Amino acid sequence: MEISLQNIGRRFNRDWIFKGIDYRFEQGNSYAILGPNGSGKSTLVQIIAASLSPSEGTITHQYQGKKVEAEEVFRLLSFASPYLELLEDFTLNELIDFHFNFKQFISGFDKNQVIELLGFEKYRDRLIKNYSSGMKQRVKLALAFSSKSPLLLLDEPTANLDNQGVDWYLNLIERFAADRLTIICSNQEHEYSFCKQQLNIVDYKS
Ligand SMILES: Nc1ncnc2c1ncn2[C@@H]1O[C@H](COP(=O)(O)OP(=O)(O)OP(=O)(O)O)[C@@H](O)[C@H]1O
Repeated sequence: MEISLQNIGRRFNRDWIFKGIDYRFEQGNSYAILGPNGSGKSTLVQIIAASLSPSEGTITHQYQGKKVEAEEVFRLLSFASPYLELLEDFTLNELIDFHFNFKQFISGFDKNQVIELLGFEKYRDRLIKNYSSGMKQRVKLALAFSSKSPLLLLDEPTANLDNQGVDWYLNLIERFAADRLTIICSNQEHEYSFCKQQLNIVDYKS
């Protein structure tokens, strides 16, 4: 998957959040979108996911050499964010079944392997609402990484994770991100230090 941004800007009412972003994201690479709180990282990720339009400029998505229309982009992406709510009245078992009604497993994976990846065999019948915040974040990451999608968008991937959880996340990156286009929104170095390409929103303030 390739994504091109040409002179992208976004404002809310009269306030420009960023302006003039020219950038190209390419499959097989990991990118970090950096900037302090409130700088516009999540806004840019929503534009990349085609769930929000830019106020100016053009964004183009391509997959296997073909243009992808904005309304089709969601089929090609996996997204994990601390702000994304899980369906809390489901057990883990039910949640995985539900999620994979809409997504395909990565090759060689099934429900049991997702649970094994999480190390949550003991908790598979526990309601998600009774999981801790760190456990919920692990579930979000496991669902995103084990779904077949060329585009992986991770907003603050280690939010609520302890040191062991951070190591677990870095292992997921090594195992499951290599062939994809991975974009990480962050202001914590340990979650993006492996990204060779870094886009700092602060460079695009008007
Ligand atoms: N729908 C909206 N209407 C008005 N302003 C908005 C809207 N969405 C975001 N903003 C503003 O845009 C700015 C950028 O917000 P955004 O959430 O993209 O920042 P961020 O870099 O992801 O922040 P954080 O690191 O705190 O998550 C903020 O000032 C925010 O208040």
